[in-house]
Amino acid sequence: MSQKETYENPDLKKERQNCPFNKEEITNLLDGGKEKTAERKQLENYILSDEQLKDAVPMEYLSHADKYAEELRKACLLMHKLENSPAGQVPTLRALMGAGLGSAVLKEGNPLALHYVMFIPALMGQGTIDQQAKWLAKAYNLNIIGTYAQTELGHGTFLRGLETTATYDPNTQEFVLESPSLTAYKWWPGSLGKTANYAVVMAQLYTKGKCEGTHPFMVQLRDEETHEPLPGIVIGEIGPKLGMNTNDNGYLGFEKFRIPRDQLLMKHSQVLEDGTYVKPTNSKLSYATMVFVRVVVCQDVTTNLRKAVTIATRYSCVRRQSELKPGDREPQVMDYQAQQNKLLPPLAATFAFQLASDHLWNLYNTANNNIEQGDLELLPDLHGLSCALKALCSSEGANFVEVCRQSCGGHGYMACSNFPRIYGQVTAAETYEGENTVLWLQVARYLVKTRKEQTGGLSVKYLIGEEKGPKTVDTTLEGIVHLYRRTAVGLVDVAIAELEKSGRKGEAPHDAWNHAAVYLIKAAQAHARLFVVESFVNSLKVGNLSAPVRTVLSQLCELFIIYWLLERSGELFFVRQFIKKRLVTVEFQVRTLLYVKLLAAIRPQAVNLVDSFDLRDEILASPLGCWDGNVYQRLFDEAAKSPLNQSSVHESFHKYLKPLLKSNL
Ligand SMILES: CCCCCCCCCCCCCC(=O)SCCNC(=O)CCNC(=O)[C@H](O)C(C)(C)COP(=O)(O)OP(=O)(O)OC[C@H]1O[C@@H](n2cnc3c(N)ncnc32)[C@H](O)[C@@H]1OP(=O)(O)O
Ligand SMILES: Cc1cc2nc3c(=O)[nH]c(=O)nc-3n(C[C@H](O)[C@H](O)[C@H](O)COP(=O)(O)OP(=O)(O)OC[C@H]3O[C@@H](n4cnc5c(N)ncnc54)[C@H](O)[C@@H]3O)c2cc1C
Repeated sequence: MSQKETYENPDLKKERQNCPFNKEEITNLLDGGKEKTAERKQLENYILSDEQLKDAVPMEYLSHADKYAEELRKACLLMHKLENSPAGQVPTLRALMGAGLGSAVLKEGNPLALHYVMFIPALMGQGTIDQQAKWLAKAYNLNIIGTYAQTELGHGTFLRGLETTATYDPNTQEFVLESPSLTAYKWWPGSLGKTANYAVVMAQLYTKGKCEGTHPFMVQLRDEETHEPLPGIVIGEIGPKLGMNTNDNGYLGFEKFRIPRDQLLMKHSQVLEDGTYVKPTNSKLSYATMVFVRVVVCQDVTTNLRKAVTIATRYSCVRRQSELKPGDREPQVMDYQAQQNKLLPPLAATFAFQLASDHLWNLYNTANNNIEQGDLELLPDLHGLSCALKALCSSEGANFVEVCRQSCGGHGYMACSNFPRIYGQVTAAETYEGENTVLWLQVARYLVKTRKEQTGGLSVKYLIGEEKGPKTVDTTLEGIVHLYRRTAVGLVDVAIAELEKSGRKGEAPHDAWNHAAVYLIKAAQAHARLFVVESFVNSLKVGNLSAPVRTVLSQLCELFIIYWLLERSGELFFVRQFIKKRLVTVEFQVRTLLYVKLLAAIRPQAVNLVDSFDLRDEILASPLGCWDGNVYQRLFDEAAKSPLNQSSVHESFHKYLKPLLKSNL
């Protein structure tokens, strides 16, 4: 029997009555089409009906080592199932790696994730045709399992500071890998601790006595039969973390470990047999794997946010608490405007982030195809936009997930609510693949350069030439977007003015840059927000949407862009012309009124909107967010699984508490 034919909480049932739009239309929109929805559902049935992929006990009750073993068991079973997947191998793999279907089975992190998310992409992006022919089939067939080993104990951000060396020995035509200090040890790579037997290792390349910078090397770490680390390789796991505990992040040291010359991944730069170094066309091409992951992380964070919003919204319609009208029945907490103010902006954000991530994905594909043909023109824009959206989606996403947790009160603090895991994953994305502050500064560098040199890619065109658009702010969506644009331009100008001021005081450019960091970061963030709101507004102009769906998405769009405007209003005060024209105060009074009206307009559709995400209960993995709303019974069922409830008196009572109670007599 399907979950929809059993119990349904009466409040949720009411919420679902008279939905003015077709939920399936939104589902199809988010999936990328009707066929994709059908494919996803078929895949979910195929994977989630397998009893062997279900947890015997919740992961929280297992030891660190048992958690890893259990997730690895399921990850391997999934790989077996992949061969017969009805949806085909590539879509299945994509679904299994991310926060959607994959997380329903592998709740604490997939020990094979890095193999697919970074190792294979690194081979494809950095290896020559011959190297791909040698390694790719092995990697796809899981004859070898790899990871991406870049970060070291001493350096993660500053890649030019990496200490691991790969020194070319022309006599043997080998590279000698060496970790010259403790801080040179690789530290953090996922799957490195226990799972992987190969890695793409980033190391400083030395040849003919000269350092040529960091380069990627294909390195075997463990014996393919025994899985023992090879002589000269030191490996371990780094221990428990805030989240993602079965990704077995590891450490790795090299003691004069030799690899053949042709294991330098040579698509972009080469070392010839005699040690001659051949430069790449652009030194940053060796960073390409990170760019790819930044792009997919935006999508992944959005999926996680959808889960958090679904759990919190359904729970808030089941939960009744306090008094709204004296003497009346306790209301659904969703009826408090304060609760709507917490939950409707993240609900809107899920659409905003998805649409922006879709644009970024398209840019990635175009840029990548061009790079394959030797045309690097789109690279700076791709780097700028992928840094901007990765930083924005992960930082805003983590804040929104925390708000969703808070909106569920005490029950949101239960491990079984699934908020701790979701938060652990989203907050990790603030740090990995480039710490967000560092990425904001990369974006700012691109913005300042564009504004000063008056040339740049499509995403920064608004910084080139005179400001276009109305000089006053009107109350249409276009008018608000224009306000965002003027803020973004204004903040870049403020940052440039700050840099020039320091320059006039005689500061060196690097000092001036450091002293303008606050302004630079604000400018980068305003740029990223502009991109997201423009994507949202423009996406609604095109496409084949029915009138009811267009109405509700337009309301969400408007709510979201006003929400951000009000949240970040302080930034407008940096832009002098806004204050002069008194735009700020008048505009905000009007906007606040509209924002509150939109909360009330969207409130009745909140459950229908999260229903249209079509996230199965197994994916939500939370008694608070289940489709049927049977929250309290499910919480009790979860508590019954606690090992502390398997006996009425725990043995530790007799060991410790009883003697203590006696001694007090
Ligand atoms: C499918 C589902 C998926 C789910 C995912 C979940 C799985 C989770 C898996 C978790 C996995 C987690 C895995 C992990 O975490 S893997 C480790 C990730 N590590 C990082 O991301 C390190 C971050 N650091 C850097 O990227 C660099 O060091 C930065 C960028 C900070 C500076 O670098 P550097 O000091 O060398 O540079 P520079 O300052 O001399 O020069 C700057 C110039 O270079 C240009 N530039 C810089 N970078 C790029 C670039 N990339 N493409 C194109 N251009 C680039 C830039 O525009 C500027 O140009 P110009 O202004 O001079 O013209
Ligand atoms: C869950 C997880 C998984 C990971 N997986 C992998 C993996 O598979 N492979 C891999 O190689 N690595 C991996 N990493 C490492 C990750 O990429 C790095 O931790 C990340 O790039 C940040 O580098 P860091 O730790 O050196 O931070 P630091 O750079 O030391 O950051 C510390 C502080 O210094 C600030 N800071 C640093 N530089 C600057 C600057 N120039 N200007 C202003 N502020 C600055 C930062 O903003 C931050 O506040 C993973 C990390 C995590 C958390």
